[in-house]
Amino acid sequence: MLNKLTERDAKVLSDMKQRVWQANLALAKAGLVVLTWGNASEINRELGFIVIKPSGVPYETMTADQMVVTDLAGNLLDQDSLRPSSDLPTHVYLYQHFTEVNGIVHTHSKYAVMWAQSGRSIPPYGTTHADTFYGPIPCTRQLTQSEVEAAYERDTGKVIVECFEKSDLDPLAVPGVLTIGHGPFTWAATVSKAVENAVVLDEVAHMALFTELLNNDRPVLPSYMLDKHYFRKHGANAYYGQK
Ligand SMILES: O=C(CO)[C@@H](O)[C@@H](O)COP(=O)(O)O
Repeated sequence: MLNKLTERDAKVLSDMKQRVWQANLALAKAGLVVLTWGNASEINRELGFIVIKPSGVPYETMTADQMVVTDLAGNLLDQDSLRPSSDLPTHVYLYQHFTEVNGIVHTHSKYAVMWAQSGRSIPPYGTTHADTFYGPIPCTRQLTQSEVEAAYERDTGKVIVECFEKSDLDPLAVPGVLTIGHGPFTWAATVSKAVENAVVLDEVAHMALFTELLNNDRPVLPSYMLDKHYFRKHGANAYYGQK
């Protein structure tokens, strides 16, 4: 199928592979992934492609050509490609439900994982948090044994979406989550922004941990501070920065 693409679509796909490759390398460069513990993907809904990191391939040797291409349901479009990331079904589920999201990142970054393993959402203690996340970064519920046995990765996406729907959260206003006992997923309108959100998430996880160590009675940021910081960077009245 991929060898029947028009010249224009082949160029779009090749550019996607470059961006996804660079996003994955950026995760390693930012120190968010150890060994091969992370992945980034991008979707093009118009052409019907998802491009994602291959599973278990070290970042040092990975090439743009090795990025794996699937359709919007996660079916391989090139039978000769490497195996896609084992987290592909989670990415697919999130793309299906968060329709304004075009890039997704998953890591096992240290501080975010500590909160995920503690089963705690990250409270918005300061403006560093509020500049990117409009409220707490939520932690999902535990998957049941039957969910894990039947469709673990897809249902990881399901519990994330459930968590956002239950609290009526806008995924673009809170562009990340902690999956309990596992780790963070972040997303955005572009894959490079999803990487940036993964960097911010781990930084605020680190800061929140030490905030609680220094003062375990620290109140969260007042809502007028959260509003001031979030809305001057996001939305129609943004003073600077992108959505
Ligand atoms: O969480 C896990 C495995 O427990 C995965 O996210 C991580 O190892 C990355 O897997 P992939 O190499 O992307 O298949």
